[in-house]
Amino acid sequence: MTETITIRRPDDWHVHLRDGAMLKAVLPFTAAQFSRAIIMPNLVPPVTTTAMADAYRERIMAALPAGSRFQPLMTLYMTDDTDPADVVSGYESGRIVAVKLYPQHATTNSHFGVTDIEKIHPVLAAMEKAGVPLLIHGEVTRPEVDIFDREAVFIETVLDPLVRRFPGLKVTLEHVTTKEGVEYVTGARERVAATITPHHLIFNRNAIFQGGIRPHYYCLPIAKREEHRLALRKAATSGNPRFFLGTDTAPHARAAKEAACGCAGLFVAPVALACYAQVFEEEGALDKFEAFASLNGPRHYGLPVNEGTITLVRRPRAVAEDVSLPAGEAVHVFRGGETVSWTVADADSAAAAVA
Ligand SMILES: NC(=O)N[C@@H](CC(=O)O)C(=O)O
Ligand SMILES: [Zn+2]
Ligand SMILES: [Zn+2]
Repeated sequence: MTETITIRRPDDWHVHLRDGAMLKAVLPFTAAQFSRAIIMPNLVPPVTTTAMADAYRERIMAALPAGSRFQPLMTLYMTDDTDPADVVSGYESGRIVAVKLYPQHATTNSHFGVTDIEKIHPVLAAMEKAGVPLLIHGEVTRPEVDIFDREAVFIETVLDPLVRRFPGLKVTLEHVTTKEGVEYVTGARERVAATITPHHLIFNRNAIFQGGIRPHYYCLPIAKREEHRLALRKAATSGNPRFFLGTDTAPHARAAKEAACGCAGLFVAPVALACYAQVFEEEGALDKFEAFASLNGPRHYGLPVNEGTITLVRRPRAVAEDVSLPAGEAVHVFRGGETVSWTVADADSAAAAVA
């Protein structure tokens, strides 16, 4: 049995760090495991300009544990009014790495999202020309479309037309959750890729309703049927460079999830690498783990791979239920109260012990 896994240092290509006290509480977990992360811009108000991204980056740097070398990769939140000139200059000066498209009302803090793709055609054309990646939350929000079909319908009616209309645009289908998504990305033109979360590899939609309604399994896109989970596991562990690691760690205070109208999003950062490693081990694909975690993402984004390595050891550890926030609040940790098999042995920040 494999006892240690050593891979080139990984990155997380989809992270919600929030702001203020929450940022301070959750950032160490990401920084302990990942060299870089794409920081999602869905704050309230959202990060819509390069100047706002600069300010957010400063707040992240100030919240980092001492000695951490973690690098946040900033993004802009696309609105109907996004300025193509700001996007291109922000990208070319290295202050942002991508723009995120949230269809309006698709997910947490998406009320400022794009109302009609036609409206952003000029900015997409500018991004295509300048090489700026477009990151997409791929779900339609029309009320007549079933929540479990939102991704598949999005791919057919929005994503595929967009990918054809802008044939040079670099596109990441974020947190893919369906076999339709996997098939689409596998067969799409060059420069189309997808992130896969740990949680969508681990549970199917039954978990949301196991013996009662379970808010700590509610995220968007919502978990799908077992056949979709199996398709995701196959894609992630295939070695196909179009699929790579993006945890979609999305912390919410317990009170905001355990509510009559609970927020979507799971705080997976504390167990992210452990969960992925478990999946690759179960699939007999540990030899493909490094490509998924550390190589395929940089390749898609045209960035260098990280220097150095990270080692996971087989050392079962109990996962804490919660991470505390000031004022008595807490964030439930995905798999909190359970035992995970893999532990990061040599991370380079203060949070190493918890990761
Ligand atoms: N994944 C989620 O369920 N929630 C995310 C938003 C998102 O990535 O869609 C959040 O910001 O809380
Ligand atoms: Zn999303
Ligand atoms: Zn997300």
